[in-house]
Amino acid sequence: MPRSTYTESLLGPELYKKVRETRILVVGAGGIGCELLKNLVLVGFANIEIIDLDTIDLSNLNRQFLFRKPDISKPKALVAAATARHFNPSSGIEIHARHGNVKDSVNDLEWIKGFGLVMNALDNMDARRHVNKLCQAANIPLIESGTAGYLGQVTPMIKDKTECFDCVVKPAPKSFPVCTIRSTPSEPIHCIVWGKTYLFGSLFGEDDEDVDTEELDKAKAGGENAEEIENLKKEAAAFREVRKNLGEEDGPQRVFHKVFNEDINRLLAMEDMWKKEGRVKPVPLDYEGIMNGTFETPPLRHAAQLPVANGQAQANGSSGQKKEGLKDQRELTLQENLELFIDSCKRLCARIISHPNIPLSFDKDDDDTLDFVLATANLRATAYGIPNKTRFQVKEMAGNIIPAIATTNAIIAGLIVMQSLNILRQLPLPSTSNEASTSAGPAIRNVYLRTDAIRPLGYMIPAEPDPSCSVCRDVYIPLKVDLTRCTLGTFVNDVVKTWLAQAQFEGKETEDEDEVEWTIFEGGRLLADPDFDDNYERMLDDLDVTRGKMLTVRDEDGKYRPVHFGICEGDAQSALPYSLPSSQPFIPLAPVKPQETQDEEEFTLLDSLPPAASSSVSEVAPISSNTAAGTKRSAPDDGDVKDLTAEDEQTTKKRKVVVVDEDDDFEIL
Ligand SMILES: Nc1ncnc2c1ncn2[C@@H]1O[C@H](COP(=O)(O)OP(=O)(O)OP(=O)(O)O)[C@@H](O)[C@H]1O
Ligand SMILES: [Zn+2]
Repeated sequence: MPRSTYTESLLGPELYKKVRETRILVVGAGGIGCELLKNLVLVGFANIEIIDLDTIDLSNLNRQFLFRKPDISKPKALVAAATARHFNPSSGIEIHARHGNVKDSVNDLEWIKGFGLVMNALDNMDARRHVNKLCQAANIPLIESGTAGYLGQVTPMIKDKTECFDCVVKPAPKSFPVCTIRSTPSEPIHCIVWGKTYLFGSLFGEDDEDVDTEELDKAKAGGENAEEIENLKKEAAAFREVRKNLGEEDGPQRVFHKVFNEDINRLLAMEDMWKKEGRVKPVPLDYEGIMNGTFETPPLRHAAQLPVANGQAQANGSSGQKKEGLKDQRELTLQENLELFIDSCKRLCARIISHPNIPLSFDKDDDDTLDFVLATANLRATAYGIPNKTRFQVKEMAGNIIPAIATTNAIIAGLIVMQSLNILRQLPLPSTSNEASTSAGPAIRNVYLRTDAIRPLGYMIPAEPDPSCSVCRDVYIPLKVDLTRCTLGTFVNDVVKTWLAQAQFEGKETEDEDEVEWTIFEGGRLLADPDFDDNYERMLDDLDVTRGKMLTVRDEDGKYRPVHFGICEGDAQSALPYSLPSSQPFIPLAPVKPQETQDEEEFTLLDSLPPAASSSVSEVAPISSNTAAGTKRSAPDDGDVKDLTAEDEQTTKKRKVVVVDEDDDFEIL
């Protein structure tokens, strides 16, 4: 008896037919994606596309069971599809595997419209946001998912019925004040962030003096110690000198002396800094002393309060004796850390010398960069009396690794399938009518996996969309356009002023009442507005408006919701360079924007941190992709396309923080 007999009798003929006919898109063939693809095949889904941009890594094999050792370096999507097919060989399953980025321009609105249901199995916010927007624009149900250790979540997102991914404000990544990182660390993580973002960046990353100065000025304006900030500026200037000589034989030794001796002595000279309660003065490190074993390791900062063992204050694992244990899980001695610092510095220098125009960046899987961060973080920790960490721990902390647990992924993948069946019950059969099916069945649910031994699974009926969400509440129109034959003028006059003007506007009684005036954007670029038509003669192609992007049309008065035209591939042979849907959309009114004061905004962004934390080490993306509907922008004086700056910042709420939690797996929980 074929496997499908059981499934068919369990699901019933109607739902089983939908399972067979619905085109499914799986985005990501990693931990969740592999489990999910296998489940879909076993249930009998017969028309699946899977996309992943990555190739298989050795570290994937412990939980991504569709991959084996010989598959290392091969594209994940292709191998996952080839293996999964074997789970249900007789069922006529079609899996279309694609090695690519879901954000590639070919993956436009028309492409996403080809699916009945999309399932995200991703590991980053950017791609999640992108797929969410595509699904909302094309009105395709999306099942979002994520795991973090033993926790997990499955969230179905259906246009107009449930919240979308952007309806919910995501927690701000953790941040630290600049001075904590650069002058007064007290925890191992402060030393790791310093090694990874500041020291690594200063020596091997992009050398941008302006960014550094700007960041320190902001820290000062945010209330951090002015004297200390001036010192940090001098320190940065001295760094530039050290960096120039890094390639010389004694380059790494000079860096060591500057960073772990001179800079610490300079900080010690700032008496006031150490008067603050809880601050522990660092001890400058001595290269020769460490190498010949005469350097006395500073006691751990908390050791003073601990009972003294054998008449000696507790110190880092640096007595000069090697401790036993696995290489990565053993604490290095102080001398080993110093040797590793010199060695990793030389390895990184050699890379910079062979490719001078390619700045390096930290990568937890790049041994040279990890060794450098391990050694520098431990050396700094030793100077400040902070416990050292092993290579394994530094990798975990610097790479923001939350252990991935195969069982969690498997449970979440199973729950995705359960929710997909709940969604399919309510959708029409792809091959028949457009009317929604009335099949009864369990309601669509957000499901949570949690560490509760009695009830590990929790669920919620999804909330309704947030009326102020600028992703799912906006209007989207697919525009098939031959970009080499369509000018911006044609788009404005024929598509916007003629076609869109005939649409139905909420609350508008007559055709010519309050004629709407439009501004045209692509992303943050202003391309045209009622007083700015300099780009009208230029082809869209020439304006870098490409397939997959969106031309956003905003009403000048901010009365209506923005309308986004999703650029899709046009027909080069047709008489008109563009083609539009057969019916015009309904344009709803924009919600009334609550008055926002600058202070309130600062308060929300900084969360529980003191004002000093507004200072920065690196920049993260806007907290919200919301661009307030109808924000008025004036035409640039010099004509041509303009990137928005100050005004844009107001609406996109940019903030600067030290990024500690870049990997955002846990943010969606
Ligand atoms: N923009 C994108 N387009 C296509 N696939 C993506 C995109 N962003 C991420 N992915 C894929 O999503 C998958 C997420 O899987 P997972 O969270 O298990 O991460 P991983 O990279 O396999 O594991 P780890 O990060 O622990 O090494 C990855 O295979 C990744 O390549
Ligand atoms: Zn939304």
